[in-house]
Amino acid sequence: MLVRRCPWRSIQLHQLWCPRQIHTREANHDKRWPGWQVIIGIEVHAQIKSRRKLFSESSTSRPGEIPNTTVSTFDSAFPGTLPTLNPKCVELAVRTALALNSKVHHQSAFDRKHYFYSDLPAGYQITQRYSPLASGGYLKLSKGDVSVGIQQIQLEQDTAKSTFDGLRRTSLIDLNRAGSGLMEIVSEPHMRSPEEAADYVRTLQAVLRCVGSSDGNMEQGSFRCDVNVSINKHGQPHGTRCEIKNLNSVKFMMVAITSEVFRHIELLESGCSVPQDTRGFDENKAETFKLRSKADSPDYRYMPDPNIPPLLLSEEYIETIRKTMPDLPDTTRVRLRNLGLSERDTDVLMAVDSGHEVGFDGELGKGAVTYFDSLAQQRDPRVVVNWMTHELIGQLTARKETFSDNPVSVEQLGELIDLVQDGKITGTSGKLLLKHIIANRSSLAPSVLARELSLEAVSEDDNASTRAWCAEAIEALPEEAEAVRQGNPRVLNKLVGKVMQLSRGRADAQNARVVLEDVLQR
Ligand SMILES: Nc1ncnc2c1ncn2[C@@H]1O[C@H](COP(=O)(O)OP(=O)(O)OP(=O)(O)O)[C@@H](O)[C@H]1O
Ligand SMILES: [Mg+2]
Ligand SMILES: [Mg+2]
Repeated sequence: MLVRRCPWRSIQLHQLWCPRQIHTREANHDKRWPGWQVIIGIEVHAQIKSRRKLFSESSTSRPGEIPNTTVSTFDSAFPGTLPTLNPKCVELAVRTALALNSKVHHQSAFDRKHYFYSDLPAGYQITQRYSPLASGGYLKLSKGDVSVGIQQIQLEQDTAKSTFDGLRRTSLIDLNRAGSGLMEIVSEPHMRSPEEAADYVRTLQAVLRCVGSSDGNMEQGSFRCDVNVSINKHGQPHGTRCEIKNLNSVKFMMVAITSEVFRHIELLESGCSVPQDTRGFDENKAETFKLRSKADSPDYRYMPDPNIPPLLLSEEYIETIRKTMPDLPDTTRVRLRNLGLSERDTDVLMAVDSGHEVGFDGELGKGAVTYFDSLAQQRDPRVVVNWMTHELIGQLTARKETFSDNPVSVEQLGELIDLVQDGKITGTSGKLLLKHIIANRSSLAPSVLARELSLEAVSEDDNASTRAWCAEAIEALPEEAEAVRQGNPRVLNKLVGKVMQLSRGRADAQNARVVLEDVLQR
């Protein structure tokens, strides 16, 4: 299959490769629009998480960076400057392609796409529309048995940012983003509902984060979606697509698709046809609006970039990257379930993992799953996940912190779990200790801290302390003590709680219960 034939290229640059027929679902009938089939294809522009830009030595900028401070002469289109391709961007795009089961081409090439806008200093964007880095492939969605085909994955430059200052009636240009590396990931029109489109975006985000190629953050603009929507009657050919540009959240994307479907239905049912538009989305009105029609679409005057040679990737290079690929979310999920983790715990761990900050240039291994794996190597996985999801993540969430902020090292939590498991501190003391480490950003070993904070458990044979706390508890709660004496055992829990409070968690609850029963039933 020739991916795209470019008018100016006489030779066929793509390998002949036919993806298997992926989309084999039965036509599904959606109650929201009976009789109609909805077709959705998504173009994703994902910022490549590299320290440097695509064709220059300049650093990529971070959110909040002072405008126009991370700009090379090349990225500001200074005459006479030349591009040098950043190999890290290539590597991360290849990782992405392999994760999406795409065919990475041994030869790809760069084109210039011309248009004039203030955020494009050179007057053209360097892209790979006609001879992309990879083509074909698929992404298996998390729900149902659906795979969405991938058309192609291409490298391209990001633009600068322009903002309009209404008060001064001036446009402000920030070139920090100009020339950063993007991957355009173009899907086949295989999605059939707003929910499937959302699933595709979320699954793709998780895959990009997992292989370390992008933050995949829609709100911050490192993952931008153009969504193509068309409708047709079941069994009829596909309708005319409209493209909705620059959607910046999954929720808004679903609303935009839904409103677009109803707009098409209204047009077709009133006997009109759907014109092929490029549209924007008004979040307040929850509807799309026309930006331009197909007829007005610019002639991009594509031409090969004369300053960049074809990108040649050997089979060995591709294989080397394949060997360093991490497990993808699908595989990880199965592995975690096989370790005996519940579906809920697996979901929590993976959600937290996919939300962690991606390192630059493909640095891997800082997420919740890697953290869990290091701990579970020598411990019961279910005990570890319990401490991670209920205590560590729970306490971080209560402090409005994310897993990326986690100050507790693997060694610290490991020792803490061992101390509790070995009965050296009680579970309650363990939780207190964890709270202390998080709040004070302490790097001390839990055993040292337990001593410093007098949290070491009172051993079973050190019954004197427990007996003293029990006596104190009975004195503090005379009515409850009397109730137990009268044969109401349920009230005993309250007394045990009091002992735990008085001992600041150091007493062993089981031991305290035995002592209390003994004292009260005498
Ligand atoms: N009938 C259709 N209904 C919905 N989506 C469609 C339909 N036909 C094609 N698509 C989708 O439209 C998208 C086309 O993207 P592509 O990048 O190839 O071209 P483009 O939108 O014309 O160009 P540009 O990159 O300049 O926006 C693909 O995701 C494809 O799956
Ligand atoms: Mg496109
Ligand atoms: Mg498009």
